[in-house]
Amino acid sequence: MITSHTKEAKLNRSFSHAPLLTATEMRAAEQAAMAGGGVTGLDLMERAGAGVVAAALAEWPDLEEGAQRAVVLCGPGNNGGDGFVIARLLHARGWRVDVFLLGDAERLPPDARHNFLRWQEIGQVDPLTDDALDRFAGAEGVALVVDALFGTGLTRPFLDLGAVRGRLAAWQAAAQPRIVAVDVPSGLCSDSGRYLGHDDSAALDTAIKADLTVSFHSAKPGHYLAQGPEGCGKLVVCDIGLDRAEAPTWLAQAPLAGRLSKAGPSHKYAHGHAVVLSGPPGKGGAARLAARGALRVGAGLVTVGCPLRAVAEHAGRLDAIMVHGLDGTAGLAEMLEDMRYTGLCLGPGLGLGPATGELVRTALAARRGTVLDADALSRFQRDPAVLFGMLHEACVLTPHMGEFARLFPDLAEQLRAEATRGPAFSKVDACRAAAARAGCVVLLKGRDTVIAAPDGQVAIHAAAYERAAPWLATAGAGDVLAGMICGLLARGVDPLGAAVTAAWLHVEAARSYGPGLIAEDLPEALPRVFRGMGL
Ligand SMILES: NC(=O)C1=CN([C@@H]2O[C@H](COP(=O)(O)OP(=O)(O)OC[C@H]3O[C@@H](n4cnc5c(N)ncnc54)[C@H](O)[C@@H]3O)[C@@H](O)[C@H]2O)[C@@H](O)CC1
Ligand SMILES: Nc1ncnc2c1ncn2[C@@H]1O[C@H](COP(=O)(O)OP(=O)(O)O)[C@@H](O)[C@H]1O
Ligand SMILES: [K+]
Repeated sequence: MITSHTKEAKLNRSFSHAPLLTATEMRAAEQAAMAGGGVTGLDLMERAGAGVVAAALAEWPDLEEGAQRAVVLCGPGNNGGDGFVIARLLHARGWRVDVFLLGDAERLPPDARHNFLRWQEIGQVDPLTDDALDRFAGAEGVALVVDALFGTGLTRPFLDLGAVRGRLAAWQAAAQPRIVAVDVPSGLCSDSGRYLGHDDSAALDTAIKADLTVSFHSAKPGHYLAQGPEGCGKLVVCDIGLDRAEAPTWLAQAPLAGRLSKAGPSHKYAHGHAVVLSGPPGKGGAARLAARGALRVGAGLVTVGCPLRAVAEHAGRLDAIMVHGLDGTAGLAEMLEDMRYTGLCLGPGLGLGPATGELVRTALAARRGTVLDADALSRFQRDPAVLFGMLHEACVLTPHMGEFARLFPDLAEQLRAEATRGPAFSKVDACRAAAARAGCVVLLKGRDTVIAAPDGQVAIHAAAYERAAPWLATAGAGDVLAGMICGLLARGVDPLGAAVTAAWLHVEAARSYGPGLIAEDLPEALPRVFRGMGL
């Protein structure tokens, strides 16, 4: 019996989400719409181009003033086709527009070629050569550069990117044109957020970095993963009239308040009892942080379970949180005979010794909603299969990248390897494979936190764009997150919902506190977050 699933069932499955489409899924959505007969590829390209122009003018209202000058860089595929539409629409507004093409006009796909020919009735198209770029680098009065070189069709490294980017950088310094990227900044893989052929750590030194990126129909995973947010600058998604997409990957958004409410006649046990296990004396801070997270997220009761010799330390530091001295695994097994304990958290500060492995075994045998973090994961580095054999579907693993590499070394290696082909292996691919292997929810931490369920559902929770929270990179923040997930599991939220909800609340708490945040502040910021949600 999985008790965490039986309580507060009303909380389950109530988070909102927006689908994120891979290049293949986007192509399928487009094909389906065209097969339905209601729309043609040319219609979609026209809407896409119009969407970019509208978004750029909305972003920079000063561009509405008088005739401006733009440079449009078009690539060899349909992304380039969007570029020709944009050039035509800007020209129609009275702008002076210079258009460059990378590649052979004869080989443009049909819709792009159609728009190339329409543009040729208006103005010329120069090949995108170094010379041509040099003529424009530093050109006075260019207000807007449109990057329509590559979109979702990028299949191999865009090696000339450095040259284009270098000139754009010089140009930006001289004339400060705004760069608007069509769909994605060229060179960025829309599935993974990685710049193909560029060292992940330094990609942005050599890649096109937009001020604004305008995508179509739905955002793509690469807008949120890895280098995506820096590359895109700001993200706007414009509707091009396709039916609402469904996809197995989605962007985590605000949880619905109802799932977190304590409204209605209830008592503390109706909200579950979370247990956080602690390591030896002097190592209990991480467990106390997790426990505080579990309590503030609304678990009815929270207990720190600790070695007998650590009871005095915890008792001196805790009030609302109870302390339970445990005599090893036997003590834990005896404690968990009481079915009122509905959520468990093991890992923060637990230690890497054999006792941790035994505690994990005992905890998992009790089949409660269980978060395994930090040492409870690293302990199984030598033989992850032993851990996978014990996990059950009410578990959530919360590794950071280092811990992930200990349990899933092959997947971490694939992620570390240079991305040379598009679509590139992504953090979503890695986390989805990990969840399938573990048979439970895996939350892979980072600014681009990815949460995967064994059935293939994946949520990306990105602390990026307007939700950036760089102050979360602070010691102990992960311990609080593990505790918050445990608290939600204890309350009866399903594992995927608990992980997604906690990830969102965690970043929201950091944002509401702001600069100077330390881990202790995170649980204390939750009441303000809840109040803001109308709870
Ligand atoms: N799928 C859709 O529903 C829509 C797509 N649209 C646009 O179409 C784009 C996708 O078009 P495509 O699939 O034609 O792909 P792209 O225009 O992104 O590029 C594909 C072309 O570039 C070549 N290529 C890939 N990597 C290269 C490299 N490193 N160096 C040189 N050549 C390279 C490919 O062989 C292919 O010819 C989207 O990003 C979007 O801008 C829009 O028109 C709106 C609708
Ligand atoms: N730049 C960042 N922006 C937003 N969140 C971040 C950033 N860096 C780290 N985080 C988050 O901070 C937490 C750090 O957790 P972890 O690495 O386990 O550290 P610790 O073990 O010290 O608690 C994770 O939830 C992670 O997603
Ligand atoms: K582009």
